Amino acid sequence: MDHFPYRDRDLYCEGIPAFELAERFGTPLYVYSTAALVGRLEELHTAFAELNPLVCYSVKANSNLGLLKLMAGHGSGFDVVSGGELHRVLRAGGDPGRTVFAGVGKTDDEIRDALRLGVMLFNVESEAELEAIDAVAKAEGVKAPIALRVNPDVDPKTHRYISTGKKESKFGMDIDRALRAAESVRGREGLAMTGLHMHIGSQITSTEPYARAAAKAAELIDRLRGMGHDLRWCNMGGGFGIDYRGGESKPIASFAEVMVPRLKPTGCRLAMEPGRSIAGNAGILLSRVIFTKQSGDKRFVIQDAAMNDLIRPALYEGFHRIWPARVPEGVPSWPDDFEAAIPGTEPRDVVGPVCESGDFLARDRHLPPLHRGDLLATFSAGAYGMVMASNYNTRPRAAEVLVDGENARLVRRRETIDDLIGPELVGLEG
Ligand SMILES: Cc1ncc(COP(=O)(O)O)c(C=O)c1O
Ligand SMILES: N[C@@H](CCCC[NH3+])C(=O)O
Repeated sequence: MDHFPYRDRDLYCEGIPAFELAERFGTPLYVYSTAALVGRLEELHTAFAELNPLVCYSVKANSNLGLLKLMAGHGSGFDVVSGGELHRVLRAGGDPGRTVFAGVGKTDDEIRDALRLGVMLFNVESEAELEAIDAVAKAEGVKAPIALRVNPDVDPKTHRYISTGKKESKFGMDIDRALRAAESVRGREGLAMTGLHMHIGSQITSTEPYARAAAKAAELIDRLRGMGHDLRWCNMGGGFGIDYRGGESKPIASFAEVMVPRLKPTGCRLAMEPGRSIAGNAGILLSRVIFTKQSGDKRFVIQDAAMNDLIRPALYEGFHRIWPARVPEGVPSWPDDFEAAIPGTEPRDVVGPVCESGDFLARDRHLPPLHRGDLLATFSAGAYGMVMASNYNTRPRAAEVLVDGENARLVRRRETIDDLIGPELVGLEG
């Protein structure tokens, strides 16, 4: 957690104590580190430099405009999965010409909009979508740049809910189907196949699935070129895993090590769509203890961040390190192993106020004694945190802050009750 260090037992976000941020902006609060975000983007550029990469940051991981603007300012392109995300990119000053558009259910309106804005590639997920894009492009008098999304049938060995590259997945097409679809593209006036797309899943911590996918991509590019398609882009998607527990993932360079030699002979430019590997460990969630309680032998810490703020533990049994923002004496300020029995701690469930048994951020987690008002930090919360937040139980969503050295900028204000009920007041008229 380079950018969220403990100094004298106090957690810092770059150069600012977490306590100051919580006092200034309230809790629950998402805090992002500029240096962490930019650092990861640069790491990707460096690791894949031989393939002249275009990093298309995957907006779904964290779509805050402040982050998108930062990414665009550092040369990032974007991966979007809806017309809404595309408009976020535009608002943030991103370039549609460096944006790829994925998704199994693009509507005609979204296709038209994306064509008019000039997106770089449509990642096409089915034959029906090919037809739709062709029809809209012809009506607009343009050729749509497309890449078929192919499922290489590689097991990414990740949680089944976030695996996408197997042949039974709803995403993309299997190889045989893709080859047949490629035949049909040649006869379509509205389409130009300029790339190939693969994305095998998310939170992938071993390099082997990428080695296999890259080999299959290279082979397929040859075959598609043999059919007369002028392929210039090889888009290998996202999916690089990060450390949630500590030590389980690999450095970006080791993924590059297995991919670069397999893709280099294609002569294609590499596009990639990393989300979690850029934003995941660039963000934390700060929350305050409301109450502690005991039921039988079980100890609970009830704090103000709930499943509506961070749903990963409830949805995927996602593990996030949780630790007090001020660590008491007698307890390590940063334990080596968060799943072990840490000296000076006792197992507790960290839960929120939402009315669901599944509302927990951690279960049986060793934590030091905690009291009403104590501040907690949930780590690795920068990706698939705020973007998946909801208003369940009519809970306003958290505020978001982007830290840069000793400066903190509010990049999303905390929602109010009026923000939530305003759209419904229309039903009460008359
Ligand atoms: C097509 C596509 N691209 C990119 C991503 C981003 O993945 P990740 O955040 O794991 O890098 C996803 C999510 O799995 C995806 O479905
Ligand atoms: N939301 C998931 C990842 C989904 C990836 C998008 N296809 C997570 O939090 O792990």
